[in-house]
Amino acid sequence: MIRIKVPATSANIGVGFDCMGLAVSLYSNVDFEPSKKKLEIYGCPEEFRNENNLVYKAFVNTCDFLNEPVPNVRITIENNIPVARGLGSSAFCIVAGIKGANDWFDAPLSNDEILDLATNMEGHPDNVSPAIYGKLGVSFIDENKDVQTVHFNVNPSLRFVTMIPNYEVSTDKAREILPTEMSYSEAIYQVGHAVALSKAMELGNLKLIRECIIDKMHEPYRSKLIPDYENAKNICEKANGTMYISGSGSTMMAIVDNEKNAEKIVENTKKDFPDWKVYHLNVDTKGAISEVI
Ligand SMILES: Nc1ncnc2c1ncn2[C@@H]1O[C@H](COP(=O)(O)OP(=O)(O)OP(=O)(O)O)[C@@H](O)[C@H]1O
Ligand SMILES: N[C@@H](CCO)C(=O)O
Repeated sequence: MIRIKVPATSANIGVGFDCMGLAVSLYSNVDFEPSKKKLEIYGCPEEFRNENNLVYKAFVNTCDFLNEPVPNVRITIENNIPVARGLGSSAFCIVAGIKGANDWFDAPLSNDEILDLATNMEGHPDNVSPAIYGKLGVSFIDENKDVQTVHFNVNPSLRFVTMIPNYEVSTDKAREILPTEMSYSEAIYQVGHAVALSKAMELGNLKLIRECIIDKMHEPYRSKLIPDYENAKNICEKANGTMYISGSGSTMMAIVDNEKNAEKIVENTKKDFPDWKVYHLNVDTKGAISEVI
């Protein structure tokens, strides 16, 4: 049996809209085994137990790309990444499906090829790059339509707390509400802040992170789609932390530089929002891992 373990990913990190993403220590697994039936899927909601399942679609796309016949397969999903909350559940499915098929045929694809295939399916590389490589990824699609990606280490002193509301924000809606143009001065602001943020995360300099992370491209518009945004921000700031909207939301990700303040955020969020899921996480440094069991 092939088991693929994939980390949750948090795109944008404030100022890195559609190009930055972070892998965090919350994991989902998918097992792939031979089956007597064309397709068996276990461990996910009924609505996903069919040929439109994103893990299976990525598996089939990869078999096609490799010019291999699609084998009969039993797929068992153990998903700990909440769906449509801005923590890369779709990137998890796509990366797991591609790596599952790649390992089935003795791993002819490199991680860079897996990244190209995954970006093609997801539409943007900001989640799939850290899902494959771990760490903080900065990515773009070049003129030849290939994905270029670089990775930054994140200082281990930094702690991350996911504040996951009990409501979704639709990615489509969160994109529709954005303006279509920005000025030169705003572009200069974003570039400077995003580059400095990558270094500040590497250094673990929370004071600089607080300055760099303040976004002007999407958060001012998207925060209005999250009714509890200001309350969550207050909880983070009281614990000396900062916060950004993870992916297109609704999850908000707090950053602090010690365990005590991370636990303070966990405690206060659970007290004010008992129905939310709150996890104290680190950065994942390995990305998706394959095991043959
Ligand atoms: N366990 C699962 N089995 C099958 N499909 C899944 C599963 N989990 C997620 N998906 C697919 O991923 C889609 C959610 O993707 P979407 O991009 O809306 O959210 P997300 O990836 O969680 O958030 P973001 O991209 O903002 O981080 C679901 O509609 C479904 O198609
Ligand atoms: N970068 C994407 C992530 C969500 O898929 C966005 O913010 O819309």
